[in-house]
Amino acid sequence: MTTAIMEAVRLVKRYPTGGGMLHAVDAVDLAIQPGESVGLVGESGCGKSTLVRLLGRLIEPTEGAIVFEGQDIAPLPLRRFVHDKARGRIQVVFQDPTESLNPSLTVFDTVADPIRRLGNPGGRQSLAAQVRKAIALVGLPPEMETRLPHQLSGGQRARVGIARAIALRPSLLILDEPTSALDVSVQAVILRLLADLRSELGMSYLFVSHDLNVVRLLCSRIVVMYLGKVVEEGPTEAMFRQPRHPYTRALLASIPDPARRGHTPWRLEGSASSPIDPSPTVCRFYGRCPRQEDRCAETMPELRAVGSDGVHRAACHFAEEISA
Ligand SMILES: Nc1ncnc2c1ncn2[C@@H]1O[C@H](COP(=O)(O)OP(=O)(O)OP(=O)(O)O)[C@@H](O)[C@H]1O
Repeated sequence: MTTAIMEAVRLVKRYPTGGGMLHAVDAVDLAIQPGESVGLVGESGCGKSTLVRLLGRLIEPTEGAIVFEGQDIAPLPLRRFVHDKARGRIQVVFQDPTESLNPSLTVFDTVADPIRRLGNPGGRQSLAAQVRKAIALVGLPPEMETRLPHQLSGGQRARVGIARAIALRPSLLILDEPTSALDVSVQAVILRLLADLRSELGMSYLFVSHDLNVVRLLCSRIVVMYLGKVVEEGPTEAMFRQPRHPYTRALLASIPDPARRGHTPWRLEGSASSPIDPSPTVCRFYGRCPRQEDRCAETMPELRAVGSDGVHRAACHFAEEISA
C-alpha cells in the first residue's frame, strides 16, 4: 500500500441555516493515491463542490484533517495557505471556463498568474518558459498567448483553465465538472487531453461529475456521495457491474444503457505513450450524419470507438446518436 497523496479524515463542513446547521460534508474519509484518478459522483447538492473546496483549501473545514503529501493542511488559516508550498501542488479546475477566467487577462497572464502569486520562485525567464510549456501541453498554438478570453472558443478557454492549473506542476489536480459547460464533441477532446496529461505529468486526479459515463472514461475508482456522506466507493468497473448502495444503483439505472439501446460501447483510445495515427479518417457514419462531411473536424483522429468486436473506428459523439 502506497502512502496516499491526499487523505481526508472525518472531514466536516457545516453551514448555518435559518434555524440550525446544514451538514454539507459529513465526516468524509477519502484517500487518493499517487497517480490515481478518482471520480466523485452524486446528485446535485450532495456536497461534491464543498468537498472539492475543502480539499483545495478554498474554504475552512469545520472539523477533520486534510493530509496532503504528509502534512495536515486543515489547520492552516486560508491567508497562510495561499503562500504555502502545498498551494501550488494542489490545483482546482472549475466548471465554467468563461466564469473562472479574468476577462482582462491575456492567455499568457492567466497562466502566469498562479506562479506570480507564489512569488515567481524561478525568476522571469523561468516564468515565461513555464507558461509557454503549459500552453503547449494543452495544445494551444503560441500565437494565442496574447488573446483575451472573449477572443477564444469554449474549448480553447477550457484549455487555458487547464494550462493555468498545470503550470505549477501540481501533484493533485481537482477537476470540478470541467467539461459540463462544453458541447459534447468539445467535451470529448478535453477529456482526451486530460487523460494524456495525467499519464504525461504523473498527476493524481479527483474528477467531479454528474455524468457516470465521463467518470468511467477517466477514473479507475469511483466515490459516491449522498447527503454529505460517502456511501460507496470502489474500482470503477466493479461498481458498474455490482453497485452495492441503493443510491448508486439508482444512479446507474438513470444512465442510458448502451447495450440496451444497441449502441457501440464507446471508449476513448490512445494515450501520450501510444500515439495514434494523426491523419484524418473517414467517418463510417458519413452520409447519415447531419454534418454531411466525410472528413469533418469532429471525426477526430484521437477519438476512436472500439466496438465489442474489437474494431477501432473513427468516431465522434454524433455517431453515437446516429447509431442508436
Ligand atoms: N456557502 C454556503 N452557505 C450555505 N450553504 C451552502 C453553501 N455552499 C453550499 N451550501 C449548501 O451545501 C450543500 C452542498 O452543496 P454543494 O455545492 O457542495 O453540492 P454539489 O453536490 O456540488 O451540487 P452541484 O452538483 O449542484 O454543484 C447544498 O445544500 C448547498 O445549498
